[in-house]
Amino acid sequence: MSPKTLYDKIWDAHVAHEADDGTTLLYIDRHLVHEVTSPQAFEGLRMTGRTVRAPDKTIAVPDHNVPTTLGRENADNMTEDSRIQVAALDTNAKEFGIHYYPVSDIRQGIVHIVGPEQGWTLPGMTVVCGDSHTATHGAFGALAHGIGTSEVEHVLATQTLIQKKSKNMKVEITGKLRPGVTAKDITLSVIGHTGTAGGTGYVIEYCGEAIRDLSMEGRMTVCNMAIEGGARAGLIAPDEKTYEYCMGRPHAPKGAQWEAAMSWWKTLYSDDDAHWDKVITIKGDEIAPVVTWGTSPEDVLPITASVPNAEDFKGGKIGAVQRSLEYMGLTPGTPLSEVEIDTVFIGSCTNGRIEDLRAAAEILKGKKKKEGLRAMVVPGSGLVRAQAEEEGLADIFKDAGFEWRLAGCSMCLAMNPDQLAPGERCAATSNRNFEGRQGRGGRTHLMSPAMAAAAAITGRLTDVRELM
Ligand SMILES: CC(C)[C@H](C(=O)O)[C@@H](O)C(=O)O
Ligand code: SF4
Repeated sequence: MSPKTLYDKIWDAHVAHEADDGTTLLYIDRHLVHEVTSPQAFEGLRMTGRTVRAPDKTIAVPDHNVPTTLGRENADNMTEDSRIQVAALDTNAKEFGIHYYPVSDIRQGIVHIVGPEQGWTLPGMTVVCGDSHTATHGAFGALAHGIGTSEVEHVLATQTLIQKKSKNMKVEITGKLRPGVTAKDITLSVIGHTGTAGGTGYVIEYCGEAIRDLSMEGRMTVCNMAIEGGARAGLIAPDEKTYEYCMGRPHAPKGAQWEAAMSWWKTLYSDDDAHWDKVITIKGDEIAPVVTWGTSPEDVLPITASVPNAEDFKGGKIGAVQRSLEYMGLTPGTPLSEVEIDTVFIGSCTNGRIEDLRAAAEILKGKKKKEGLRAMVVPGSGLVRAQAEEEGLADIFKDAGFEWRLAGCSMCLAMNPDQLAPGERCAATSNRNFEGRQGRGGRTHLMSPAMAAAAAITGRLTDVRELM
């Protein structure tokens, strides 16, 4: 048998039909659904008199539009569009009989946090969702990617997806990380290295000692941003940490089924002499705590650097850098650590898990946020929120002056009441810093939870290592 990558193995195990031109019908194990990209898909089913093919493999949760304040069931600050989308998901979930975690359910949260938490996401699976950050689930060694609304309808109706195979790319992070450097710094640094188009046409497998050393939470952070590097999906081979995370989760297999699953999961690694179409190697100890300065996730620099000059960039990028510096209100040559911020947002499917909250709380313990600064922590799910309360993290945040919110996408994107005002500058743990992403005219600097916590204390972009 010819050697295969992990991607090849999962792909081959899910081929339902392959046409002569390589177009493949892939079986889908899990279909995650949220309120933004699903209303038209369900409407399509309704109009053609179809049902959901595999309701037991279809999981829905509202996240993008929901307010994150207490009493949100009666919130009067939702836009009409938001209200309609959430109500449509409510109706569709009931009518089509799929698994559903409504806003009132403690298990509700960001779809990419809920899936793994509930044991829906497992190694070797194909996982899709009408959402680009579905890549997150690749942390389990699952082939997971975003799909468009017409594909959502196709998967709902058939439990299959038409796909063309991507190429194989290996991103190896060797050795150990230095103190203060986290999964977020890895994933941002990779994008800084490859650019936002570097992964186009590829499925990335992340490997190497620094990746192995990460917790499942950290691995999810890394894979979450594979899409920002242009890749179709990100993958990490499952290991003992993966099995341990999955074991005992509500929808993970049990008993003999667990044993059967394990024997398949243990085959899920790239063979030694598998073919890679592209390989990138980064030394773990050369990665610094980073922040973004621009309006693309590739605009990454170590916190010790200064705002760049547009002239330092090549060709086509010069204009883009000029425009983005103008939008960001930054002057070339200013040390990044002197850039003052107005807001701190800790949350999102990139960094809204328990470990992220622990990392931020560790820095904030016994300290206060800078006066006048707005700071909020938005746990990625109701269960993360409950656990953080139990561990005393919520009190640390509240004592530090942070708002302690309910689960949702929140300030990651401006689809709900949590938004930046024009010109407001935010230290954010999310994954996109596009113009207007957090609100019209809002300015986003992406970073790790520990770095965001440090920024909250000083009121400027800050090297977390100074506070450790
Ligand atoms: C709204 C949704 C389709 C979108 C995505 O696909 O990623 C959102 O989650 C985002 O992060 O921009
Ligand atoms: S938290 Fe942000 S990135 Fe994640 S699904 Fe929600 S909007 Fe998209």
